[in-house]
Amino acid sequence: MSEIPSLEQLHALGAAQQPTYDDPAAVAAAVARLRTMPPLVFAGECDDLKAKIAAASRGEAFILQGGDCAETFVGATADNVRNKLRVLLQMAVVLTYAASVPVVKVGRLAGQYAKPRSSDKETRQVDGESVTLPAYRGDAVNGFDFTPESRRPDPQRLLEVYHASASTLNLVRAFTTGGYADLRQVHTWNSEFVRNSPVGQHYEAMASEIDRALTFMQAIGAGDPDEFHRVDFYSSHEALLLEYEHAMTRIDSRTENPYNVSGHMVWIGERTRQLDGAHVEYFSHISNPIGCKLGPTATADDALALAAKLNPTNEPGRLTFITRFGAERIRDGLPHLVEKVTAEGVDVAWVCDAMHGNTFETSNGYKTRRFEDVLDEVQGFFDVHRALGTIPAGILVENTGDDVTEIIGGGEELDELGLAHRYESVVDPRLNRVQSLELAFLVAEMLRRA
Ligand SMILES: O=C[C@H](O)[C@H](O)COP(=O)(O)O
Ligand SMILES: C=C(OP(=O)(O)O)C(=O)O
Repeated sequence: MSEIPSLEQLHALGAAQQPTYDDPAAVAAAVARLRTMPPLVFAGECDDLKAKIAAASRGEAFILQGGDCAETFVGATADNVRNKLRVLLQMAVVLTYAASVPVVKVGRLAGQYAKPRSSDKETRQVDGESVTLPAYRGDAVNGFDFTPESRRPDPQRLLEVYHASASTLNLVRAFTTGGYADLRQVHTWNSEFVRNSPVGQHYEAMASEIDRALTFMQAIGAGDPDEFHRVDFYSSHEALLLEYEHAMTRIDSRTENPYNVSGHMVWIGERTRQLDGAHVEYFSHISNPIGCKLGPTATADDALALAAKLNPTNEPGRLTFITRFGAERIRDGLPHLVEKVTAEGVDVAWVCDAMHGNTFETSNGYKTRRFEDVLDEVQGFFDVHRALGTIPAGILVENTGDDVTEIIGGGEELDELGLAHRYESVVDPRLNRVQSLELAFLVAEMLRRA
């Protein structure tokens, strides 16, 4: 890795989706403060994740990346973090047990505070008048409330991102190593889960089988390995705001290489993957495992050029292509991409983001997705890889541990009117707890067949 370019050099390349701050001195002060903060993750942990992603790209593991579309500062509470972690652990257990494959658990969490938007402005009718303000770009940038004060990009928020991420990660580390993630807890995670939900009962039956298997292993003296009592859980976010990400980049004392120490894995979004743009340049200099979104407009040549720039040494586990075509387009669009990238010998993990190509707005004004489309895109992803003899390495979902009503369909048969009941996402809709588990059981089935 060569020396990391300065922030000025990166901005000179043209950085999409950045806030327009009105106080450069305050931005400089926030960046300077961030540069003095301790790392949130260690480079060695990032390398461990890279090795696990490499295993997934060989079909020896499966990546489950999930969490909020956009974290919020008020949402960084113990209950929220526990609920998010719990649903991901439950999904991981379902995938591991039903498909007999190790699951690499990566949260969209502890840093997922900045959002790219389709439009820089938002217009609403306020007291009969049309009011236009800067779009909400995530708590890292501005507030969700529709007032001029709240929507003003505030660089102080970058420091809040650091602190909210630190406390979230601290709690996640406590939960995952301190007993909460013990396999003996599989029932407890389900305890207050809707008992009359078929997926809750399905999970309960599986949890009992796991319990029996653990008891059997103990009875025959097959040991009680550490892996039964703790889990490896990694953080990830879209590294969108150059000021924050650059300030959180440090030289690893072991290797002298730069790492982004604000999350284990960071990804480049669909709107910022320009080959000659600031984000791709920045990412080409850090040593973390990285993701790059590829939407329906991405060509095979785009993918090859990105891989050459982002992973010139073809290091296994370094680069994950996260495809987000949408259910309607995946079966037509993905094969050519995978075929050409594979034919060129490019080492990449293919992950299916089954969310971002399936968003639409309902007649009553809610941004939503259909559970059936999400499922269909994952099925299409598995079908394409099976046909090509390549490896489906994982899925990315936007989900929450709470019983929100943001995505229509699924076993609960949530309809458009039902969305109003508990719609809490500040940007894109998330699978609720029941839908997340349903998806896990269905994907486990696909994985088992694959
Ligand atoms: O999460 C992804 C994007 O930030 C989001 O889909 C953009 O939403 P918008 O089209 O409402 O701006
Ligand atoms: C913004 C996101 O996705 P995309 O870049 O694929 O639109 C996201 O995953 O939060």
